[in-house]
Amino acid sequence: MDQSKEQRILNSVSYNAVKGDPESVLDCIDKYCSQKEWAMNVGDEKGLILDNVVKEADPTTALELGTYCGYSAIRIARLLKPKAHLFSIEFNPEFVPIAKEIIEIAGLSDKVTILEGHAQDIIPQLKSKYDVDTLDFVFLDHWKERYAPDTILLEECGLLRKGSILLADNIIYPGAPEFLEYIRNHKRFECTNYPSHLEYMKVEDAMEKAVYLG
Ligand SMILES: Nc1ncnc2c1ncn2CCCCCNC(=O)c1cc(-c2ccc(F)cc2)cc(O)c1O
Ligand SMILES: [Mg+2]
Repeated sequence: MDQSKEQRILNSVSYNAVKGDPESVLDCIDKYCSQKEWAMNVGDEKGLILDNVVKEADPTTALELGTYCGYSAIRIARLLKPKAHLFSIEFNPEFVPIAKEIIEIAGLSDKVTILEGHAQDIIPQLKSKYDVDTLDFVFLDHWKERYAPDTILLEECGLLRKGSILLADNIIYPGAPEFLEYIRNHKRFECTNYPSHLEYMKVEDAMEKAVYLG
């Protein structure tokens, strides 16, 4: 059976990246996806915005919605302090083993737990099953129409605390209009917009940061 694009990305990382070096894994994926096959990684330009917000949050516990091949999980995990941890939720069973392998090659398996399933099913289990208290940082990069309901779910499950930072990808393209409407009109969030471009393209995109005011 033909290999999937995601398997070809893993092959490229496995062949070209330096084992245990997250930067070389990121560079390899960015090179492959800008020169060979486009893929929906957050990419190098929006990745820098992600880096800066993760540094600002300096999270002990972080959550990512939408793992895909693990590119943004590596961007986040490589910046985490000792003992800090990233939970990443992915529902597509084909992507989970590929992301695990790519994160292993980056040497970050100890800092990342990939949870397979829909965000709306796993978020309510984070406290009881995964011993999470509250989340310091959340990266939203899954189905765009799930950004708003899953943000509401995070709040309802008591997973947000005063100062929790959310960062959402694809605010312009593919777009997350319901999320934008919700988060900007909700008084308990302080929002900042970061204009950028769609990964590996000249198409406009943006990220939105929302700080939970408690
Ligand atoms: N745990 C969970 N719960 C619910 N859904 C879950 C999930 N885990 C995964 N999914 C399902 C997410 C599917 C991928 C989401 N991301 C996207 O759909 C996405 C698409 C583009 C794009 C841009 C231009 C184009 F021409 C085409 C596509 C770019 C991006 O940066 C994107 O993040
Ligand atoms: Mg995205």
